[in-house]
Amino acid sequence: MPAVNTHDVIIVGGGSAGAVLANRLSEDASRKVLLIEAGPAYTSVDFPDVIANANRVGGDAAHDWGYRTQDHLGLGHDVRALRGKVLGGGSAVNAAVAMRARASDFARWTARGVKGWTFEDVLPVFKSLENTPTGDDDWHGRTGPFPIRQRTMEENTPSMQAFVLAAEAAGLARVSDFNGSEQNGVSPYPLNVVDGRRINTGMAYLTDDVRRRPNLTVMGHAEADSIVFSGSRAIGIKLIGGETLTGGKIILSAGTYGSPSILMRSGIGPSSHLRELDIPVVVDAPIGNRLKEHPFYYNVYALKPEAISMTPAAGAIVWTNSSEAGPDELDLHVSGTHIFDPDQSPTGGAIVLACSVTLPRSNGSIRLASRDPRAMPLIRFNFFQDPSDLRRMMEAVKLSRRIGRTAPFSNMIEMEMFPGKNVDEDASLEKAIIEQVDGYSHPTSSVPMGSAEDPTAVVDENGAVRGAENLHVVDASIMPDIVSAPTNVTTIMMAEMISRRI
Ligand SMILES: Cc1cc2nc3c(=O)[nH]c(=O)nc-3n(C[C@H](O)[C@H](O)[C@H](O)COP(=O)(O)OP(=O)(O)OC[C@H]3O[C@@H](n4cnc5c(N)ncnc54)[C@H](O)[C@@H]3O)c2cc1C
Repeated sequence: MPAVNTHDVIIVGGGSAGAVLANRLSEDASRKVLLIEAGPAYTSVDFPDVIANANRVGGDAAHDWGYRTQDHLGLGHDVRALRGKVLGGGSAVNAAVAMRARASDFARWTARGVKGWTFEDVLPVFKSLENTPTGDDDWHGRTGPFPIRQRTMEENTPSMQAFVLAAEAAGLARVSDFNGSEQNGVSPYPLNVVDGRRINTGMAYLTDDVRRRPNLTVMGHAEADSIVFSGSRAIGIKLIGGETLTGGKIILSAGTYGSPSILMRSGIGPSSHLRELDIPVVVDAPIGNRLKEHPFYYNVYALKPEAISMTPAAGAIVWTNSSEAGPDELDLHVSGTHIFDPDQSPTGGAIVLACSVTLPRSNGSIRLASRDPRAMPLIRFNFFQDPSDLRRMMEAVKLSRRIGRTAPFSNMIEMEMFPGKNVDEDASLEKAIIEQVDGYSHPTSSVPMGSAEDPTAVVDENGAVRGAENLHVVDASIMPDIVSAPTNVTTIMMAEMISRRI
């Protein structure tokens, strides 16, 4: 007997992408949509302070998956792999920095043979998803669901203002709007923060009105184990616990770690790896081979007692190019935040200038540790595997320290805490960076999009899994390559774009 479809579409994961899809796909009242989310599915007014308060970044143990990487072999230590476990996903626990990927990022996707994702294609979607009162009409939308607000200098702490001024004194241009025509320089952040509240996609896209739609069901605390197939046709989702939900179309939006894990548990992945775990192969697919993450190094300063104010936490950023960047690429960030435990500072206040290489060449990987859906996957970022990434990180940290020594910032600083004044030679700085490098929490490209001719691609330009039917992946995992911006707004844009195409 053919399976009875209780839903036309099942979306797995209610994060940055999944919440957008649940809204857009249920706009058609004749389409029955089910969204399942492993974490709690709070209504917009019920999000607890740890999730809604923009100054609390990274969530807590109850709203995170607790993942770490297996990078000790290359780095001498593992790296945290944070990801939200709550409606809104990463957008519910992130720093709320709302910067779009640049035209050159999409040009790199196009150069890989990906069609339909040029900057001309995506700019109207970036505009339509946002509502922002400032900036130029050529670049901005006024009426979209996602609020983006340009932080002003006056709203920032005195030390953050001094960071911006010192960066200018050190030779960087002052950017008025990172989501406008020019990005190379320094500016306070644009943020999806309104009145101190981080507006995650669960709040912005799954409003009470949307959740009242009779054709939309949002299920919290529902964790997918695997996809149910009839041959290579996806027909349902098996939940941990055994219940099976049937659907006409299955969309995975479980994020860069979740979506490849569900696919591999379901028999879609590198066949040799699946066989090692006795998982019957449905589609031999190159999943998990092109994982990317931005390496992140914290140049930390203790603030003078008269300048210890630490809220708002985020801040301002330098976005610029290294000496190895390609034409029109901006591959370095120095991100100013107060995301640091004040008790760890001798003065009770600190500012972090976090340095990143945002177009890393090193390739990470993700594999299953076991068939058990509760087991943490084996994640490797392989930071600095490509020597260019370490060379460029050295440039970023040297730039950050140069800003640190420049007035008016230098006047607000009691001391440099990390790497500290004893770390001066290149060799000791390299060692400190390798020992302390962390992730920026922007993982992408574990289920990459690409053309039919690309043997390393898994999904097509609309997120459809090649070799399977009725199965899509729509989240940061399908980016053909990591982008040089923080990844949230670009992920939301991709979900908006694909919701119009499927
Ligand atoms: C601490 C932190 C800070 C960050 N800061 C910024 C920032 O300031 N600016 C920025 O642009 N980006 C930032 N990012 C990155 C950004 O938030 C992510 O790129 C984005 O949220 C990814 O969206 P996604 O839809 O791919 O996945 P997610 O938003 O992670 O969504 C995946 C969802 O699927 C659920 N899920 C996973 N597995 C299952 C399963 N088996 N069954 C059911 N549900 C499942 C998860 O619980 C989650 O809700 C940050 C991320 C983190 C974690």
